[in-house]
Order: sequence, then C-alpha cells, then structure tokens
Amino acid sequence: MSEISASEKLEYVKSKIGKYPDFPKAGIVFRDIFGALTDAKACAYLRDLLVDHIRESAPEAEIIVGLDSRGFLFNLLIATELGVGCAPIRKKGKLAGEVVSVEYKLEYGSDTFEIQRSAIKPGQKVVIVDDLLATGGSLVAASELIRNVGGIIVESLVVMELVDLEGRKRLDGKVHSLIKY
Ligand SMILES: O=P(O)(O)OC[C@H]1O[C@H](OP(=O)(O)OP(=O)(O)O)[C@H](O)[C@@H]1O
Ligand SMILES: Nc1ncnc2[nH]cnc12
Repeated sequence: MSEISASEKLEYVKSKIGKYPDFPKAGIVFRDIFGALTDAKACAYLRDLLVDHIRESAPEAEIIVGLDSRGFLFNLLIATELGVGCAPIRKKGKLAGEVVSVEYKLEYGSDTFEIQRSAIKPGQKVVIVDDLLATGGSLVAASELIRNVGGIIVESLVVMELVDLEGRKRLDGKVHSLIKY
C-alpha cells in the first residue's frame, strides 16, 4: 500500500479545521484547530507534516518552544519526534522561578507572555511553534523573550496563517505556515 502524500495529508487536516464567524468577538473569524484534533488521522497527519518540515528546514533545532496554550499541542510532540527538548512561553503568573516578561497585542486582545530564564541556554537554536499566525503580536513577543534569554531563533512554524493580517511582515527570520487563509 502506498503512503498518502503530504498534500493529501494537508487537504485532510484542512477539511477538519473549524470556522466560527464572530468568535470571540464580532468581526473575528475563528479558525479552530481543535476541530481537527478530535480526528485520529488528522492528528497523525499534522504530526507528520510539522515534523517533516522541521527535519527539512531546521535540522539544527535544539529546542522547540510552544506558545500558551495551543502551541503546547505541538511543541512536545515535535520535540519527542526530533529527539530534542521543549519549553513553554506562558501567559503571566504561571511560570515559577526567574522569568522575563513582555506585554503584547493579538488579533482580539492583549496579554503578557513570560519565559523562564533557565528554559534556554545561551546560543541554543530555537524553533517556535503555534497553531496560528494572525497579527503576529504573539510571535513577535515570543521572539523578543527568546532573544532576551540568549536563544537563537532558527524558524517560527504555525499550522495556520491569516495572510490578510500580514503578521509575517512583523517577523524577521524564517516563518512557515502549513495552511494559509
Ligand atoms: O498573531 P496574533 O494576532 O498574536 O494571534 C495568534 C495567537 O492568538 C491565539 O492565542 P490566544 O492568545 O488566543 O491563546 P490560546 O492559545 O490560549 O487560546 C493563537 O493560539 C496564537 O497564539
Ligand atoms: N482568527 C483566529 N482564529 C483562531 N485563533 C486566533 N488567534 C488570533 N486570531 C485568531
């Protein structure tokens, strides 16, 4: 039996992602990753697509950082497949020990992100992962934190990108999205 291709996997995952107009606020079209994750095949295909991409594009990655909270669905998964570690960037007040903080705005609000200073060793090569890139506020803030604690960002990887919001323009370095809306 021949294996299903990457583009077939992508189409399958895309077909399972939910779309909710006017959530969480009027005018926002919410793209719901959880709609795909209840489907076993979509989970496995997403894992393959993300891991294969990093193997190709950023094989030098030493740690996978996930953004609170939907990024956590993917950072441990990718890290275990690649045989590297993972770390969280969390919303304010959730991380113990010495933390570095930054305030930021996102498509439908504002918040504060934190990272533990001990999470990343100086010079360590980092891939950031999240479910979605909208305005880019979250990824810009995460990048600032990672650089502040001495990490080198080799790539930012998201499952979905809302292209019209042009978040990509605010990010330097490699940015990759599996699905573009
Ligand atoms: O590109 P931006 O405009 O910054 O928006 C993208 C961010 O918004 C969502 O997170 P949210 O803060 O809603 O947190 P959640 O994952 O806990 O739902 C999403 O998971 C991204 O992290
Ligand atoms: N439109 C959107 N759908 C899902 N998550 C988001 N985070 C920011 N904007 C979003």
